[in-house]
Amino acid sequence: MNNGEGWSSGGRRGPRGRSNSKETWQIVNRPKSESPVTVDRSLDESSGNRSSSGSRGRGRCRTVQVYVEKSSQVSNVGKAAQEEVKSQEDGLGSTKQPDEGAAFKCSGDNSDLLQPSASPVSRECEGRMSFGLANRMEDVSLCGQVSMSSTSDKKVEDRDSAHKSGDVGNAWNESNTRLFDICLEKKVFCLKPPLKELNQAKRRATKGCIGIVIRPGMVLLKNYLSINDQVLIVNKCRELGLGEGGFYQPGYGDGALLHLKMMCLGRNWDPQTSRYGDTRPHDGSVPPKIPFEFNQFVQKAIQDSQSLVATSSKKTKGEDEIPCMSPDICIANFYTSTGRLGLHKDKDESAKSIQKGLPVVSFSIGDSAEFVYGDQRDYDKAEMEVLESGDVLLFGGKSRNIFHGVRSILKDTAPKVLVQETNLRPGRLNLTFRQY
Ligand SMILES: O=C(O)CCC(=O)C(=O)O
Ligand SMILES: [Fe+2]
Repeated sequence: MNNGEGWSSGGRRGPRGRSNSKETWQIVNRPKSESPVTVDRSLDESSGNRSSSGSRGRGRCRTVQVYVEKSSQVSNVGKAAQEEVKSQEDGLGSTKQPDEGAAFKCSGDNSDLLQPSASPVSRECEGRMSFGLANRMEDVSLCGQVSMSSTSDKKVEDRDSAHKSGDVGNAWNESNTRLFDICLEKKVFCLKPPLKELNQAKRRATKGCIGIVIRPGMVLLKNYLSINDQVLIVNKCRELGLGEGGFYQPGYGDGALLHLKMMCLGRNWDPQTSRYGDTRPHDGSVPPKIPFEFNQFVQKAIQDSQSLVATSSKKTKGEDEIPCMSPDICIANFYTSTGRLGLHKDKDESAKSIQKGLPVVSFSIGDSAEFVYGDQRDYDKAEMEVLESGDVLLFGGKSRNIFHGVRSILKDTAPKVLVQETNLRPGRLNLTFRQY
């Protein structure tokens, strides 16, 4: 997480409501893509099949404003490894410059390693931007893992990868209530990391944080959660997920299964009735409380999004587009590599909450996901963003009622160091925070 000292416009206008911010951000228009993103129609809930549209995360024709954060995330673990990565980055032609006063920091305190972007950037060149910070690396010495999932996990996996149809074998029943471990047991043996993995880690490390106003009320904070924060979130979710009210295989009222595992924090959301409640009907369990740290992350993300929006528009206050929100619900989803979620609206929160446009705040951790969204429940018209580990997406205000879903999980895209630290199983952990 950054420290949120404000976003600024790189000259257009100063940040709102923050006395110590400096104008170190760049606003650029996101370049338009010629070819619209189309979501394959074969991605219907009953087929379980998908073919790639070939257009990944670069969006339909639209202009959004992109802000590049000069600072980035830092790990607490493996300082020596950070040094190693830093020197590797330098070798790659890093444009590292002295810190000019951090406008915004992700987690950690290595602001001396941070630097602003030298020129406007486009999303297409994100991967090439160099911020001179080994932000996402905690340890580059990767280890090989022999993962062993338990027999019970395997059974759940099999059901999950089945079609969402009315098949008796795939219908939701009491046996779907078995708790699901989002992490794997493992045996670790050390290997020299393959060059490809080191390069992947380096690319992630040099990306920095980028804030994008996708549309009014919808903000994407790329690379926002540090590896440390991600490790904390995974560990907490694992612990809670194996206890009362933990991860289970949810199903709809018609018996069909969702293609994910779920755990609710704060309040239970019941897919059978589409209602929130204090207990989980199938086992009477009380949902665990939302960990304090999670709420802090959410508050920071909202503040930073509001600052971002305020600097991007002369007309709007950040709070008008992204209202403040105190989450009392968190829905944690775990998608295995075959997981997905059809286009839907989040509409079961209170009428007041929705009316006010209180944002849904979504954390992505682990493998990347193809996230689709639009104003209609129409895959052909939907736009798409690839959500990567550490990204935070907010949709509130005018975007509170968008249709959205997860088209696919992109295999083997989780940061290696995250997997190494947590044994997170292949797949993606997503947390969505809401206020009832
Ligand atoms: O996994 C995601 O990114 C979206 C999850 C979601 O839309 C939900 O839980 O309602
Ligand atoms: Fe949703």
